[in-house]
Amino acid sequence: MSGGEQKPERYYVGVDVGTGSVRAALVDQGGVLLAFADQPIKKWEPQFNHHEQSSEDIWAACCVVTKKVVQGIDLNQIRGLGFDATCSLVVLDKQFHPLPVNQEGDSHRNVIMWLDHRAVSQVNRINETKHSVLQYVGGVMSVEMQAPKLLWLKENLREICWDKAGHFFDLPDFLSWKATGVTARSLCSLVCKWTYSAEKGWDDSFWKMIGLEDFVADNYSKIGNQVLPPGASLGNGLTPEAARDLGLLPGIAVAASLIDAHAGGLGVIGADVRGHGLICEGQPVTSRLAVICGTSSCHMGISKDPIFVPGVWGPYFSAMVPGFWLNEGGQSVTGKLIDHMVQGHAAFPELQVKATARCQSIYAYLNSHLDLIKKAQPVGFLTVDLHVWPDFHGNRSPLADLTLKGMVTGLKLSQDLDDLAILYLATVQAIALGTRFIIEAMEAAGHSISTLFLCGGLSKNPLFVQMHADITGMPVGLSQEVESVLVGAAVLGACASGDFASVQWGK
Ligand SMILES: Nc1ncnc2c1ncn2[C@@H]1O[C@H](COP(=O)(O)OP(=O)(O)O)[C@@H](O)[C@H]1O
Ligand SMILES: O=C(CO)[C@H](O)[C@H](O)COP(=O)(O)O
Repeated sequence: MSGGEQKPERYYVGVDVGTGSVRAALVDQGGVLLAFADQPIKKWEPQFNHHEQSSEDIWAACCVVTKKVVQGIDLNQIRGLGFDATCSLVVLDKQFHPLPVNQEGDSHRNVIMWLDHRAVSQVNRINETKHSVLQYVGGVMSVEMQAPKLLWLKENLREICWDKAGHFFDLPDFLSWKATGVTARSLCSLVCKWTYSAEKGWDDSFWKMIGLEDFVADNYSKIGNQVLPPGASLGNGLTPEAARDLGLLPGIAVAASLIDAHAGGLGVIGADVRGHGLICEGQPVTSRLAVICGTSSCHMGISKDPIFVPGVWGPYFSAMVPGFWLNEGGQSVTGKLIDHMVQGHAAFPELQVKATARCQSIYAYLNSHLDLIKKAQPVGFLTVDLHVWPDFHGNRSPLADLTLKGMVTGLKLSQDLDDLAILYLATVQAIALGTRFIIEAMEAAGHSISTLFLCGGLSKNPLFVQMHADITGMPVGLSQEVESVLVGAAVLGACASGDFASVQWGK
């Protein structure tokens, strides 16, 4: 840095834990991403619909990526650290050691992943109670939320897990605890996935009614009785042990975390759109819908007053943008569905060979192949006879029906690369139609949406983005910074450091 009067640059680290990988970024005070690293994480599927991970493996991956992004930086200039993650359930005993979430008793696998659907019977019973907390999750609780998973553990792993458990964390809260030793939970996780109310706290009658009265009896110490807004500074910051693990200095500010979709939403929904001719320019931020699309997709819309949308979660107050109500629609698998359709096709090995030969990703290759075979017609004409119903992992929104299955109509005997490319296109179109279906439900309930903002892994796929624009009839904004979710995580660190007064950048 030149010039004696200039203040040294301040940096923030954001860590984002998705279903498939962990990413970290170094971000400067202007919100510009300066370094990025990613690392895959392990996944186990011991039975159909049982998906597990290891909190130790996830933490080790967080350490690898954080060390990479701060390489060559004066660590004294790093002011804050923020985490976001998918809402997997982490189980630890009273001494904070991992406990098994599986019949095999493998305590290394102590995380029930977000997309796990083991707790079907439990969620059906929870929904039959018609308890008033269900109003705030679109009327129907999802099998992916925490209450059914906790009940499953109590009913199925009483001795090896439930009776020994001391702490049940949402993954974002596990990460902030691991960094600081503070067990306070983020309001974002508890409100959106655990039935906590920002105004009224826990509802004893709900937990008693569903058979988890244990939490009431010990004043919710296992699931969180200290709750902080996202971005709040935790304890004394990074502990010496965590600092060593992450390659940072002890004591730097660590923020109460956010769910991944909410970090992405925060990263894009307030984008400065001046000069791009977008319809939302000069309009209230409530006319924007942030769509965070990775392994699954989340549709985040905000409003000044609470809006109840059947089959769409929320309204949640201040869970993403302070002072606004949030509704969250979602599709249970999207990126994973595209991967599943493409990788399961007979022509997949041929696709891999051809894409590698051209040094392209399989999706870049498929997109250019579709361009080739569509000839002079719009690409959509390729699928007039082939249709996909995308609910292979149930329908999260707006039907809120986990029993739904996927369908493909119009299959032929051919199994060549053209056939694979067209099936891929039909899958992308089906997902985009699912987004339209969610938007229609939100608008019918009172939202007024004019523009979509996409982020997450799938937003790097131009076909996916184009199909969303064509099928919804709305312009799609992409942030200049591709890794918007990570910017959202770094914003938390910036807020916790005290350099910014709010998670709304610039304030
Ligand atoms: N460059 C790309 N082109 C097309 N698809 C991509 C690209 N990058 C990631 N994806 C897709 O995005 C999905 C993963 O997104 P990501 O945001 O990394 O997920 P998660 O947060 O769940 O780990 C995968 O299904 C992958 O195929
Ligand atoms: O509940 C969520 C957001 O509210 C999940 O964390 C999100 O849907 C998972 O994202 P991904 O599967 O892409 O990692």
